[in-house]
Amino acid sequence: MTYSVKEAFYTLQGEGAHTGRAAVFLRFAGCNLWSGLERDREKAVCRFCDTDFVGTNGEGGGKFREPGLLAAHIESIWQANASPGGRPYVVCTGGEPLMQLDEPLIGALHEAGFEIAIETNGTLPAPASIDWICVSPKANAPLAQKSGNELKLVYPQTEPEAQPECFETLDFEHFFLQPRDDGPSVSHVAAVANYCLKNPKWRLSLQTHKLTGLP
Ligand SMILES: C[S@@+](CC[C@H](N)C(=O)[O-])C[C@H]1O[C@@H](n2cnc3c(N)ncnc32)[C@H](O)[C@@H]1O
Ligand SMILES: Nc1nc2[nH]cc(C(=O)O)c2c(=O)[nH]1
Ligand code: SF4
Ligand SMILES: [Mg+2]
Repeated sequence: MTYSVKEAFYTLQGEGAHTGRAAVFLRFAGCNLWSGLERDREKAVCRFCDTDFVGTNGEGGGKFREPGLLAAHIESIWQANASPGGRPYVVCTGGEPLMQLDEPLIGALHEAGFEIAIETNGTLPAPASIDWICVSPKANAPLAQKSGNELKLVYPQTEPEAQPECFETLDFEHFFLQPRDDGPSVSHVAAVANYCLKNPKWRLSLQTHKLTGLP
């Protein structure tokens, strides 16, 4: 299949259990919970998204007709930035990466030596061959992927079915609450901190790339 990639760039993972780890971010175009167009945001299932995933015009973006071509592109970004030694790491995100990430591409990335992580909304099942699965459930979006390495819930979400208690018995190693970014005039950090202080099963995940200025 042809893969549509919004952007691909080298940075540090900003969120969750692997915060601070160098990675190539592979951002696929398109999502099943929002068109990505501002005029559709109000009627979308997921309305707080902080990401532009429309089109293939970002840095390192494009259309890739074969899995091997995309894997070679990701490998070239790693090699251009990282000195030899550490295990190459790719974080597949989007948009919703499970609309495109398939076994042939997972195989090609593994063949190139990458450890593969995914950031997904959990509405589509994730192939078990992915090395690190981060699920971020959304209200009004039925969860298909109920296990993985980390569950990272954006907080607050008002809907009863998107409260932390709804997810804490699922099969994940780590449970994170991430303050919802609503722009510079509001902060939900204190609300998340208070929840984690009361409920030690949950940990605070800050979007540290927004603090460091990394992409
Ligand atoms: C842009 S999404 C892409 C991957 C996938 N579609 C998902 O929702 O998990 C990447 C991560 O950013 C989180 N996120 C999106 N908008 C956010 C916001 N306004 N504040 C905090 N986290 C946000 C998502 O919940 C997810 O964990
Ligand atoms: N540095 C950095 N870390 C991230 N972790 C998850 C991200 C995402 O948009 O999926 C993201 C991102 O966009 N940048
Ligand atoms: S599911 Fe993920 S990519 Fe899609 S709109 Fe929501 S946060 Fe953005
Ligand atoms: Mg992001």
